Amino acid sequence: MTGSRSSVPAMRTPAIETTDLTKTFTRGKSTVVAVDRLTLAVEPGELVAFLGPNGAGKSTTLRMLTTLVAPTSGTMRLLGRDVVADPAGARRCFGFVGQGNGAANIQYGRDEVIGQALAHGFGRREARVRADEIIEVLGLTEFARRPVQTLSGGQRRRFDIAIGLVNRPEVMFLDEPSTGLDPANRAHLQTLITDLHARTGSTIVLTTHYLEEADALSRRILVIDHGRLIADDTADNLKAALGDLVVLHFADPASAQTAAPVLQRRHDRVEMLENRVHVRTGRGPFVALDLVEAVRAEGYEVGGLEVSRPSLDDVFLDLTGRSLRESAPNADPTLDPTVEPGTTMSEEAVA
Ligand SMILES: Nc1ncnc2c1ncn2[C@@H]1O[C@H](COP(=O)(O)OP(=O)(O)OP(=O)(O)O)[C@@H](O)[C@H]1O
Repeated sequence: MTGSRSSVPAMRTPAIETTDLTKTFTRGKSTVVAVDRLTLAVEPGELVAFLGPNGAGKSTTLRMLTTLVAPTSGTMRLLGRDVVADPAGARRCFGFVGQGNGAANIQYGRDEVIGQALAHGFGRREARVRADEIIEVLGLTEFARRPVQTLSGGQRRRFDIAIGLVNRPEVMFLDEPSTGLDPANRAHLQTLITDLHARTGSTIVLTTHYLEEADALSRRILVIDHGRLIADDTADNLKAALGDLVVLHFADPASAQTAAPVLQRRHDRVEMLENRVHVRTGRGPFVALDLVEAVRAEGYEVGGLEVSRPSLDDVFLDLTGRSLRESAPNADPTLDPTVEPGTTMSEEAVA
């Protein structure tokens, strides 16, 4: 045999890599663990969503990755650069669109975007080219010569994104890009983000607590709760792992109770609720018919049958015991009435 090609595949440097990344905020004697030993890798070109309720630690993770907050412990790398040891190098790799509204004043939208490009160090001509390009990608050309304060919330949010991404970063961080938008604007923004990803091939990480958004946008979802990564997969795989829900209705709870063992002999995940028996299983629509036949063969009458595919909320409920929809408003420990208002917690950016 000739040639010197190695059979070992070339290793790609991940776009984002964290190991045991942790952030705690302290206030007097109390401590909030905002991010808890987060270990993850995002490959170049991936579009990933961090999904979790309010206070889960999504923004803090992004703020560490973008050098705004120093980690308490753990390591993180952007395109191979150590974010703590080389923050200036890391900053050259990414664009960040935070939750706050950057574009909100009397300047024209285009001028704001050009101003940001100049701040990145590009010359005037290059700044204008880049500004016009991202303005076009985000469907803002017709609004570019209007004062930002005269634009709608959705248009302003798109200008925020243009400002954050005018440096054509390899890695884009979007912190809750569609929060505060109405459903139509949210859907529009999702389409624009998908287009942006297809056109640039950049790595995009966004945070959201909208289940539908995570489902629609990302190939991969990292579910975060209480600062911890509790699941990491595609939406389809997360749902498939949970399985469909088959519900058999019986005349009364006693009938359900006596029929349940027939189902338990066939499936592990069987639960009784009043006059219904719930079965979690793959291939729900097919299995449902077998289950009805099996129950009938043993002399029980089935009064009704429902089959539903799992949602991401069902996945979250299964993982945490709470619904993401219901847990969102109360999940933030700083909303705890025992925490005094106006108390500052320690926070320190990377130098
Ligand atoms: N500067 C800070 N000082 C003290 N506590 C903080 C600070 N920033 C975040 N926290 C706390 O850390 C936890 C995680 O907050 P974080 O903002 O990262 O959550 P999140 O998942 O982004 O929530 P949301 O969806 O509401 O933005 C929360 O309990 C929050 O109150």
